[in-house]
Amino acid sequence: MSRVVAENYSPSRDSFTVPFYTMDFTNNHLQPPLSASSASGASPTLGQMLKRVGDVSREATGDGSETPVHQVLELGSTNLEVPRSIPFVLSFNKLTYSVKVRRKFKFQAILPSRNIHRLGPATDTDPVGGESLFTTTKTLLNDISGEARDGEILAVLGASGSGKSTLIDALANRIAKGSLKGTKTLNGEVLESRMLKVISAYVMQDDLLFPMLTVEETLMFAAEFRLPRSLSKSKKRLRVQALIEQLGLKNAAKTVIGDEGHRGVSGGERRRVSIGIDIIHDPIILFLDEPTSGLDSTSAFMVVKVLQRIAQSGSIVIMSVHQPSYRILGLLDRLIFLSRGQTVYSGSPMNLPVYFSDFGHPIPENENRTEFALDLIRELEGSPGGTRSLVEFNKSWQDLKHSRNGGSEPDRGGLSLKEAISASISKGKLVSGATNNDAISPNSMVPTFANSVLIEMAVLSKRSFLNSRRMPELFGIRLGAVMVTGFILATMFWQLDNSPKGVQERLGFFAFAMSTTFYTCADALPVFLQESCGYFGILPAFQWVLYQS
Ligand SMILES: Nc1ncnc2c1ncn2[C@@H]1O[C@H](COP(=O)(O)OP(=O)(O)OP(=O)(O)O)[C@@H](O)[C@H]1O
Repeated sequence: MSRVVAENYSPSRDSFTVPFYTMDFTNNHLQPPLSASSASGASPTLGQMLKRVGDVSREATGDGSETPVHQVLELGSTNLEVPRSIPFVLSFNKLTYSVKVRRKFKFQAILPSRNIHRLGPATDTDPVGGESLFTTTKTLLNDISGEARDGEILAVLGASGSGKSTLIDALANRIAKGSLKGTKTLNGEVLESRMLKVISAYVMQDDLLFPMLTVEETLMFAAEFRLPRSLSKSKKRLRVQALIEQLGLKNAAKTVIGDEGHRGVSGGERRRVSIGIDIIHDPIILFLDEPTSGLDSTSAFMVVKVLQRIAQSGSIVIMSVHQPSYRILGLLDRLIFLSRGQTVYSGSPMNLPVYFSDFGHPIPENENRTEFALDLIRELEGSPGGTRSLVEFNKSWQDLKHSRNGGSEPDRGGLSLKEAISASISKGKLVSGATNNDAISPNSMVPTFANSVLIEMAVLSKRSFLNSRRMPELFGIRLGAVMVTGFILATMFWQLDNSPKGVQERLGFFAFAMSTTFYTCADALPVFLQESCGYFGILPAFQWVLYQS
């Protein structure tokens, strides 16, 4: 373990222990190139900074290998001051997302007295700008603004259909380009989709895991898939161990994931493994769509506790949640309540009582605040005026809050976005970005993929075969299906002559059909390729060419 002693800095303030990777940020390493670029007046690109981080990391180890593990380092006197926590502020302003939906048509009586009917739109509204007689515009998100910071969890709440997932998707850039209006910035700089892709991760609602792999194996495959090849296996293993610790999965590390037919980890542990797969590279921003859905309250609490830990390691965590328990509410830092795509509350959980009290609906003592809020929102939604009054009240409340704060910008420690990301990488974030210099395209600002497609396919195939090997019954069923399919495909152009050439060709086709189809069972190719290669593409073409010759 190396310790770089620095001048002018007290260890208590400026030294930090990081969970996985760390590097030295002293004059000797990072400062000269940065000052050189600042001297020339041009700020370095993120790609350059990432590369420098990688270079310095290798220097630090002295053996050309990647970043040292578990070092305690102290910061030297440098122009680029790195605060203990690197501040990241994700702001979104006036996000609006609309989709065109088909109008419903039904027979309407236009002259009931004479019983004359015509086919017309189910609603009486006339088409407005951009709409046609057949389509109407549905606004899924309407003017949503907010802020999320590193170290904190921002939770999006609301009834089913209120737009929670849509907002998470909008923030995570998972909505078709051009259809989302409004701005998203990270540390005041517009967040480009390429950049967001690299620094963020998205955890879906469903857990798609291989049932016969253990927790440790699952995470190890994720490490092999998402972390660069240049990172040694032992360091990947260390990363997995650190993650298992962080996810609270130590006791379940050697347990298989399991499914209906095989006993495995609990639902909560399963969800934490899913999260682990997506955060293996330690992203700066983590999006989660209902990570607690389907879990009992204790498991849900443990999942959110893990998310709090992830946030505290310097990430921004943004998640949707249906109805958090009192204990979970205590772990959340910011809330956005949605109703039909509009914000009806935005602020800290602590302010909920005073907010609803000012609105004229004080929360009774000993009542779950979120339950009360959601019930009230539901009630208002059913009333003639809807939630308009609450939406308006929220707007004036936000304005008041803003004017009280003097509209001050958050303190970002004087770091630009690139500097903040670079410094964050040096503290162990974005493992793949920090260590895979090959992945940094000189023309781009951000790295692309950690590994080549071939490596990715090799890892996926290995994982699939390991899983199949442990499920012999499933393997047998698949093999039987493959043999039948292979036989049918191979005899598509059956010739009745039994010449040696004919038999040889048929055997060849049979083998080819089997191997191709079997490969489709390996789940190593995207579904489209599996189908087209296995059944509709290569095989008939190959057969046709051979029979023509
Ligand atoms: N592409 C689309 N076209 C039309 N309507 C859509 C589309 N996508 C979503 N919606 C509608 O937008 C609304 C919000 O959907 P969303 O999935 O964000 O809700 P939610 O709050 O996450 O609900 P849940 O808690 O049930 O997951 C729903 O009424 C949904 O039917």
